[in-house]
Order: sequence, then structure tokens, then C-alpha cells
Amino acid sequence: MDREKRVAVLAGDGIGPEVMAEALKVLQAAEAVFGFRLQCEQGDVGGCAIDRHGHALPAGTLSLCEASDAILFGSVGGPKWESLPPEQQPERAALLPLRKRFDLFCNLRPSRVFPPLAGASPLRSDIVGDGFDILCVRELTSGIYFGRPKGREGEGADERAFDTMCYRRKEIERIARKAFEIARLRKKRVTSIDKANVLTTMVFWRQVVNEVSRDYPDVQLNHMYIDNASMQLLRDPHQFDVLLCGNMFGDILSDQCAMMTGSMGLLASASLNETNFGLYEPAGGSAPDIAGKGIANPIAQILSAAMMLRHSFGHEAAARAIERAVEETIAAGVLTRDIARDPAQAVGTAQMGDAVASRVRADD
Ligand SMILES: NC(=O)c1ccc[n+]([C@@H]2O[C@H](COP(=O)([O-])OP(=O)(O)OC[C@H]3O[C@@H](n4cnc5c(N)ncnc54)[C@H](O)[C@@H]3O)[C@@H](O)[C@H]2O)c1
Ligand SMILES: CC(C)[C@H](C(=O)O)[C@@H](O)C(=O)O
Ligand SMILES: [Mg+2]
Repeated sequence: MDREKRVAVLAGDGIGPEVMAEALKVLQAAEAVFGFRLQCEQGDVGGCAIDRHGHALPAGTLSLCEASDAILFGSVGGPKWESLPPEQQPERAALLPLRKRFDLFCNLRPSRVFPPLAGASPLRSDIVGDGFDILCVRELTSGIYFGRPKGREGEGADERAFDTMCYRRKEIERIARKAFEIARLRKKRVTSIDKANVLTTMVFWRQVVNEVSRDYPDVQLNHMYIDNASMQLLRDPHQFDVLLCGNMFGDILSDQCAMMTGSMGLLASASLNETNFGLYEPAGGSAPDIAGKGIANPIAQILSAAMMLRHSFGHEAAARAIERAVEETIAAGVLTRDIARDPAQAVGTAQMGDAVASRVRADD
């Protein structure tokens, strides 16, 4: 890295601060091994920011992000803030505006089975086989999440609520291009997910994806309806390489893919714009059911930090070293409760972080 990079560290709510502490520990180990320095600065975000500052994304946090080279994000939300008006809740007032502000349209969610964890998958062993490797490429700044109008009106039996699903050609084109480019570095297969049999937006999605695919004749493209895709993932995950999804379908299928690898706590993600500025976060949430117990799996957060080193800072060797340290930790049987075969043998969040940090090393 040419100069010291600035990282906005937004741990957020629930298990966010617990798993973030472990990711920072692992980053420090990588700094020591590879001789680079990150300037990490913490900012409040989410429900805890509402409690402290009256807003889920305080101005100080936004300016910290604007002055940084990347954002390392934990998770936001939880029961305490669910009764607030929807537009004030942490997810809608902090996370979605951050994605929009930095134009983070390209969300990468890799689901790969760690071979020693094949038994942690809820899928039958003959279906998991020797493991699958699926990359969900999710459009993140448009679709039904952001379409206007959106609202509620009327009263009584006629009271209604509505969202708008809308995609512009340029929005479909740019995410499709990303999916095809990435597929070229993998098994060269893209499955585009839609609901073109019902939704006009999705007829357009399919048409534009077909048009973009002409520039990538070496990549095999097929289309699949979302309902069938959800079923096919369970029946034969090996048929998939890159899943190209709109915002909502990608949200749903990526949770499904994560669990198919054994736990929500394993799924990292990168949300990128055209300049490779990124927000890096676990795909799972604040996990209120286990928050504060020191048992959350920090791997998704740690692997998100590795993705930051790779995609925003171009430090492939350090990213790979962290990924390898995670693989070796798992192979050594150091497992949190969500992935341990015997819960009595499970380690806590901090022990898992220690185990990964101690295994970060340069290439042999
Ligand atoms: N990026 C984000 O900030 C983000 C993402 C998803 C959900 N959320 C928010 O989080 C809150 C809880 O949402 P939810 O319950 O639907 O989803 P969740 O992902 O928080 O939890 C779903 C299940 O997965 C488990 N899980 C998740 N991460 C884990 C980890 N690291 N280790 C072990 N187990 C883990 C949880 O214990 C829970 O049983 C909501 O307020 C939601 O809006 C935030
Ligand atoms: C918390 C929520 C807004 C978010 C989403 O729906 O995008 C989350 O579920 C995710 O997958 O990152
Ligand atoms: Mg989600």
C-alpha cells in the first residue's frame, strides 16, 4: 500500500462490537506481518447512535466515512429500536443511506463450504458433496429498496402501503457487467435471477442482462426464476457459480447460501462502487438472540476485513493470509457454537479471534 489508509470502523449494535473487536485484532496481526499501517477510527452508527446522538447516522459518522478510504461495518438494528417510525430505524436511517451516499451498487457475497465444516451444513452430505462455491452478486442501490413512490395512505379497510420496484437500464448494465467480469475469473457461469414471468421490471432485467452478455461470449449465462432458484440451491448447489441478483432477491438468496455453508456467521460481504471504495460487513445482522454472550462467530466480520484489504487496498497477500488463517483455525477444530459439532467443545468469540490472529503469516 502506497500510503497509510484510513478506515472508518462502525461496529453498530448487538453482536457488531463483539465481532468487530476480533476483526480489528486480526487486522493488527496482518499489519505486523506485512508491515503496513491502517488508521482505524471508530464512529457511532445504528441504534447506539440513536441513543447517543438522536440519529442512526450522525453527521460526525458520515464525515468520518467521507474522509476514509473504506468503511468496516458491523451490524445495526434490534428490538429496542423496532417501534420507532420506520424511516428513523437503524437499517433505513443508517445502512441504506450509506450504501446510497457512496453509490455502493455492487454487493459481493461469497458462500464457500470450508471442507471440515461440510457436516455443519443443514443440507444432506450427498448434496454438499466436496463443497460448493457460490458468489452472489447483488445490486445494492436500487430496486424495490429505493424505488419511489413508497408510502402509506388512507384509512380503514382501504388503508394501503406501497413500494416501487424500478430498475434503470444503466443500473442493470453495470451490475451485470460486474457479474460477467467476475465470472471470467471463476468458472465462467452466470445465473441471473428474476421473476420475469410476473414483474415488468424483471422482464426488462432479463432483456438487459441478455444484451450485456453479448460482450462476454466466453461466459455461460442462464436465467432462473427466483422461486425455482431458491429450490435449485437446495437440490444441487454445485450447478451455480455466480448468481446475479437484484436488491431484494439477492438479500434473500444470500442468507440462504450462507446457511447452506453452515452458519450466518460465515458470510462476509463487500459493497463496492466504481472506484472500489467499499463498505465491508457481515451479511448477517445484529443477532439479538446471542448478543452480549460472547458466543457470536466473528468469521464473517474477519473475512469482510480481508475483502477490504483485497478490494479497496489491493493487498491480496494480506487478504489471502487472513483467509488461510481462518481455514487453518477451522481445520484445527477451533469452532464457535454455531458451527461446532459438540457445543460443549465450542470456543467463544474472542478465542476464535485469537486463534485466527495467531495464524496470520506471510507465504511459506
Ligand atoms: N447489515 C446489517 O446491519 C444487518 C443485516 C441483517 C439484519 N440486520 C438487523 O439485525 C437485526 C436482527 O435480524 P435477524 O434476526 O433477522 O437476522 P440476524 O442475521 O441478526 O440473525 C439471524 C440468525 O442468525 C444468527 N447469527 C447471525 N450472525 C451470527 C454470528 N455471527 N454468529 C452466530 N450466529 C449468528 C443469529 O443468532 C440468528 O439466530 C434486525 O434488526 C435486522 O434488521 C442488520
Ligand atoms: C438490514 C438490511 C437493511 C439489510 C438488507 O436488506 O440489505 C440486510 O438484511 C443485508 O442483507 O445486508
Ligand atoms: Mg439480509
